[in-house]
Amino acid sequence: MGKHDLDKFRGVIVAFYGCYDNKGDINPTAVRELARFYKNAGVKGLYVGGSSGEGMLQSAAERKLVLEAVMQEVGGDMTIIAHVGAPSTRESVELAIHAESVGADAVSAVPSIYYRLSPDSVERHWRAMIDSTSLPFIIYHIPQLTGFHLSTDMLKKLAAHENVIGVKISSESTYELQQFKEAGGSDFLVLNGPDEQYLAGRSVGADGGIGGTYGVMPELFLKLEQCIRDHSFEEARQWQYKINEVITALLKFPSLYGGCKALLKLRGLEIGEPRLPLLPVTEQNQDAVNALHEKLMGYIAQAQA
Ligand SMILES: CC(=O)N[C@H](C=O)[C@@H](O)[C@H](O)[C@H](O)CO
Ligand SMILES: CC(=O)C(=O)O
Repeated sequence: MGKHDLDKFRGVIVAFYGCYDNKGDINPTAVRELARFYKNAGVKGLYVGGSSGEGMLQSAAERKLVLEAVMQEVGGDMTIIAHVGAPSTRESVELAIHAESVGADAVSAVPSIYYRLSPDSVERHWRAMIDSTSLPFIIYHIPQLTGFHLSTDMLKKLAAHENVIGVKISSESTYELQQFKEAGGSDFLVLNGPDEQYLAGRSVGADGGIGGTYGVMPELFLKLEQCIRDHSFEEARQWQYKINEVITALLKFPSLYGGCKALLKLRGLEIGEPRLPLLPVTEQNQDAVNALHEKLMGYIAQAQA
């Protein structure tokens, strides 16, 4: 056993969405309502300020405000992972120190984006964040968005640091997931990224997952996770198929998060539109949103029957 409690990171961790008012400013009240919704649904943890949280589209001050509102509402009751990755190492470190000061359970970061960075550069970027706090650190590997491909060797090197407790892997390769699991060793968490492959990821060794579509259907991911824990493979597969029907429909909207927010609105949670350049849904999409909502409510009722 290392010095960190890894169990609190195992299971379904919802990637939290950006919450805005109708002017497009951060809406702390909506942040708190959304956090409470997930807590009441029985979700274990939240990943704040990542891709779904639109952290890359927000200022450091806004990101701090969001994390503070989350901590005030559910801190202590849920596992809170703060995504602190920003283009500059300096800002990422500032956000990591802030996350520790408000009581987050862990920090996590993508590599810096835009520049085609060398592995040495990315390693130094991550290590600056890792060394700036005593919190556990979760590497975020999402090469299709960042352009940086984490090697198994680099993962192994980073995992040797006692505060590096895991990796969230969003590449769509369960082989790579398994290789990371093996390279990280026994005290190292691998968290599944592609929501469409939750069952596949878990079956090759993922300890749980962090996902951008869990937030519209936490009930279904919790059900799927329960089936996996119960070794009910056939039933787990059926839930994964239902989840994938919803995801496939969501991916047809002008942006994934625009679709997610439109669905949540029909569940009574008003968190605004995604921030540009992420596109909102339009009038023309509303029939499809309504139909998807009906389908989803049916699945949720089944999951809870
Ligand atoms: C590329 C990407 O954004 N991956 C997310 C995080 O890993 C997933 O949660 C996806 O949003 C989800 O699987 C839908 O494709
Ligand atoms: C999808 C995810 O994990 C994120 O929003 O960062």
